[in-house]
Amino acid sequence: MDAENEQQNGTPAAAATATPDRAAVSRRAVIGWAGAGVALGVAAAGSVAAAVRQDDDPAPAANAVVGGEVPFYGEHQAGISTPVQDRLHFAAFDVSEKATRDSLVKLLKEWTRAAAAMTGGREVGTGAVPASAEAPPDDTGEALGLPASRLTLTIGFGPSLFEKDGIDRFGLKAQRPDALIELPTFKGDKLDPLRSGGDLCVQACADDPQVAVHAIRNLARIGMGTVNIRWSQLGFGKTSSTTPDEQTPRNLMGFKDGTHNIAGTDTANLSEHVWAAPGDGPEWMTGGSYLVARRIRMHIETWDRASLKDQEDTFGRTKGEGAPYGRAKEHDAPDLKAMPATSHVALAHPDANNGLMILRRGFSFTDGTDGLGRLDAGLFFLAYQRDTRKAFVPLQQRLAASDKLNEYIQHVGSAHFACPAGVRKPGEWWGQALFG
Ligand SMILES: C=CC1=C(C)c2cc3[nH]c(cc4nc(cc5[nH]c(cc1n2)c(C)c5CCC(=O)O)C(CCC(=O)O)=C4C)c(C)c3C=C
Ligand SMILES: [Fe+2]
Repeated sequence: MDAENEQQNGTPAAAATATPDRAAVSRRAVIGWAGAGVALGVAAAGSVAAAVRQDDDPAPAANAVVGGEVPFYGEHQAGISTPVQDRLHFAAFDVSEKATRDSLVKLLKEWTRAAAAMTGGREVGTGAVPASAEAPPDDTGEALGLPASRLTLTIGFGPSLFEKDGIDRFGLKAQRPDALIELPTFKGDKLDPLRSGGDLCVQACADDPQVAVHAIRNLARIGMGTVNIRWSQLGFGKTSSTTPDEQTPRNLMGFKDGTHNIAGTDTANLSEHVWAAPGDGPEWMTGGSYLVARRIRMHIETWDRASLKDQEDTFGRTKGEGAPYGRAKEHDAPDLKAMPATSHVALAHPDANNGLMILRRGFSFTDGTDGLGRLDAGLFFLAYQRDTRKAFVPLQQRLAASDKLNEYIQHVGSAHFACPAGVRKPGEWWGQALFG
């Protein structure tokens, strides 16, 4: 388990557990105690609240992954190289006009405490059922009784946090990484501004959708008056995997997706392609990563009328096995010359891009139907990289120009965030190196 803890966030387990646990109460324990409280009367209920109150900024549990807890503290933020969970709730926030640098720092501190609690399967602040009934509870309550469900919360800072309309709102302009560019418009983009951009983002991944939604909802609640949700995206069915030993998931086009991705255990490729290194940019980003989010709509009805051959030609892989053309098994090395030159894999493979790699972590989405009875469905593409200018941008330029997949998809939302290094220990907070 220690090795697994180390793998998650890059922090040796011994360091991550050095601080003694301060009797944090799990949501499941609280349910049990609350039940007892009903039987024992008001005094018992008060003691439940008191126990929950000690949950402020708790230390990580010793066997963090047991019980579905992914360590919150570490060298890198969880939710990047972490094995991909089943569900996503992603939110982009804008900082309100009245907010100041101080109010933003206060919020980031509160968010960090809440994130540490929720990823540990504990309630926010004084909990969902506090001793006093006079004020709204700190925790909205819909995750009571649910385990941590491998919840990870990953924060990112958008270009507009550093400068918006030429104004340096929070004194951060000099700290903006050169790599945190405004993404260019790519051929075929049809971006909706209401599904694009954002000053901040939080990616919540969990195996239970209620846990992921609860996490974003509680962060938004804490942020009231300082930040507003600009847009958000629910995702299901991971479309990429960072665990190649497990069965590769399928996307909504029915193809295995994530076969050739950077594994969470592949420290060499993570260092080379995912984590920002000293000298790459401002010091506060060392150990962090740049996140590109793209809402990509699939023209599902058109795809479903395409022949199997056309579908397989689109990716250069077989639909059943997921094998590259000219090979037998999914994980066989691709022969790019055996695939149509405009197939997705022929264009995206590192051998065709000077070795370029990104860590893909996307999810499927289905948001009902459009006014014409077509499914509003697709891929919420998430990719982490060491420098977006050298990774997503040239790759997407190439794909946008000639990918056969473009017959069936359209990019309709876009955002770019700098995700800082991990919070290393209790008491530290998201963005401390940037604001501190
Ligand atoms: C700019 C980067 C990429 C975008 C945008 C993108 C969109 C996209 N991809 C699929 C489905 C598949 N992608 C696959 C592989 C693959 N895709 C990218 C990059 C982008 N994809 C890369 C770098 C790779 C790996 C190529 C390689 O190294 O061989 C595959 C094949 C299986 C796999 O290896 O994962 C599928 C399937 C969709 C549906 C989509 C937009 C909706
Ligand atoms: Fe792809």
